[in-house]
Amino acid sequence: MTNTAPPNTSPATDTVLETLADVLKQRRHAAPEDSYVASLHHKGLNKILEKVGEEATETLLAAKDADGGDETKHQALIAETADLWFHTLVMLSHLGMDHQDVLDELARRFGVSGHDEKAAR
Ligand SMILES: N=c1c2ncn([C@@H]3O[C@H](COP(=O)(O)OP(=O)(O)OP(=O)(O)O)[C@@H](O)[C@H]3O)c2ncn1[C@@H]1O[C@H](COP(=O)(O)O)[C@@H](O)[C@H]1O
Repeated sequence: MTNTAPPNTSPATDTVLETLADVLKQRRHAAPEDSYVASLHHKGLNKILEKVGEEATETLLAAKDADGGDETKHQALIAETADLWFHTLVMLSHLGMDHQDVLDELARRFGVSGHDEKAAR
């Protein structure tokens, strides 16, 4: 039987995305009342996109607040950014993709200046 529970201890930071992707995938088949991620999958893409939009706005506001702010404001920005990343990962998972697709794209872009890429369009 597959263990669908998330690990009891935090995974090492270099394996967080991979471990989280596995949990998000497993949650597609979990009961919505038992799991926040399952409840998002159950409510569907529009609800997930609504959460991504909300978290993006909260991240922008926290970034404005963190500009010139203290450690507390910086921690608040980190927390909002984590919420945003998390919900975009749920979005990708809902559509059958994951963080690796994004990492592959970022890796592909290495060494290509944003200005050069834009000029070549
Ligand atoms: N990383 C996260 C994570 N980050 C944020 N959140 C949740 O995201 C939600 C969104 O925050 P909000 O302040 O917008 O919450 P809200 O106002 O209650 O949400 P709405 O009513 O507006 O939908 C909160 O309920 C947070 O707990 C997360 N929920 C889960 N995870 C990971 O996903 C795993 C599986 O979670 P479950 O599916 O709940 O078991 C967990 O073990 C974690 O590793």
